[in-house]
Amino acid sequence: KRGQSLMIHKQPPSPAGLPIIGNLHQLGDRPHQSLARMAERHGPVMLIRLGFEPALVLSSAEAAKEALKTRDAEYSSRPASFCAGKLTYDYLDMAFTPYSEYWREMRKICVVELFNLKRVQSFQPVRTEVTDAFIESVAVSAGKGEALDVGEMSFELTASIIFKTAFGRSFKGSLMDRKGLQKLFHEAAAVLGSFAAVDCFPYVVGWMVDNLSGLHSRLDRVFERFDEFFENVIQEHLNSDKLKDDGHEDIVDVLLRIHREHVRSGAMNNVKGILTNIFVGGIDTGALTVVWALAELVKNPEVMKKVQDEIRHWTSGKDRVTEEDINNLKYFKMVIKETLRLHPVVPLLIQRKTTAKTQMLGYPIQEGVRVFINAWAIAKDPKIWDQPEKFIPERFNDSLVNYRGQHFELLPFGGGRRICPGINMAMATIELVLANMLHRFDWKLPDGMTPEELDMEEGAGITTFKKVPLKLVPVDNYYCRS
Ligand code: HEM
Repeated sequence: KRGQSLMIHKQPPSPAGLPIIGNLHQLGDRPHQSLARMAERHGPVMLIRLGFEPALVLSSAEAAKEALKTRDAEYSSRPASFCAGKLTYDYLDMAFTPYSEYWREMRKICVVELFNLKRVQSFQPVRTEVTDAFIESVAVSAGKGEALDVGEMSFELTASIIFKTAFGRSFKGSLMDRKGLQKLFHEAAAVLGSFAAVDCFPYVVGWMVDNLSGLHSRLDRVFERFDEFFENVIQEHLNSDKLKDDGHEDIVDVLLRIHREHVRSGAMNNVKGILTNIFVGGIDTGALTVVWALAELVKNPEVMKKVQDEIRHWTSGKDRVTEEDINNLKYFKMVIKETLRLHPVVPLLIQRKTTAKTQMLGYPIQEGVRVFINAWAIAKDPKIWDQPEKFIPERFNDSLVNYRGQHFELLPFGGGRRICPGINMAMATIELVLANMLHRFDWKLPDGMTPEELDMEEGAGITTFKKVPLKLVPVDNYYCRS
């Protein structure tokens, strides 16, 4: 009996749950927020239960460091997920595949071939061309005094850049129009963010619940649309002489070349698996970050003025901001860092799974346990951050803290061996787009709305988007000055 009570004592604290469903009903549609509230009561290491599945929830920088640095290898797998499995052709991708030889090989190839700095720089002309065209189209709306939906236009912009760099084709006039694609993405984020019953309960019961709830048909629809698009892009590349014409490889060219060199078989599912990661991970995340940054700037006019003064000072006399100019913009970079702190758009990172028996801050942890790292909660921890709810870019003045996975209080891109490999690609786009939007235009709230009235609530899903769309009126500063 004594031994038994010691064992129980050694478990991390667990919030009380219900029979059978455990803590599932407490998660709601924004689990990062519910889990943060639960952690305030139960501490930075909690063991919850999702149906029949135990899950460890980490909510402090110290716990994140143990998972992502001290014991990185033991926390580096991904749990099986019915929805992710379907969308990645049975885990033939990089983001959702378990920690394995396959993942190591994919990650190595992709980091060396796709996400290296040289490749990111080689796409600079595409980013510049797309951003310039976008700024001109905003100028047309500014001329008419129209309010713009910042989420829709940022989405179109990041989609255009990814379409050109990854698929070698223009987004406009593609198989998917803007609204259709954005809806499809939000549906993909919603299914990936929901807990399928089959992942938490015995298979037959879970399968039946998911079928009745309509999850299977929603998932099938998303999968079919993605697959049709990838099939089309791949066939177009296989049939084209594009590479011979311009010598420049887009991401699909690179993946097909690797496929020819390494795989040699006809099936293209691993190419499609990686394309799914780029599609889901690369478009919406950047757009959402731009939206949150602009929303915070409009809500904090003194920060807006300071950052615009800096950008306009360093680019005085120029009609746009280039990627080289951005290196001079110290305060602007702090504004982006503060946006990533307050609004990490993948708030629970991508779920991890332990690869072996391990430990967490002294608690023994079993092999095969699901792990959530609540980057959203850590970035608002009052023990680390002064006035954590406030948007204060100056907090990064003279601070060495960055978002590249070495500082565990700020983890918008995760950390350890499964850190986001798209950081450079994402930041190059976000910085160029936002700097040009702030350089050329002033941004006003429509219909006499005041900054205090701006709603900052988050929507539901694996990524955090602004629930009430951000509508702003651009005022063309370029023509005001000339
Ligand atoms: C603001 C933009 C972005 C954010 C906030 C973001 C965030 C994340 C996060 C939190 C993870 C999980 C890391 C972990 O488990 O520790 C991740 C993984 C990943 N991201 Fe990103 N991401 C962004 C942009 C991109 C882009 C542009 C791409 C590719 C074009 C990309 C591709 C991936 C892939 C492939 C993984 C899986 C890595 C693995 O499991 O080995 N992401 N990202």
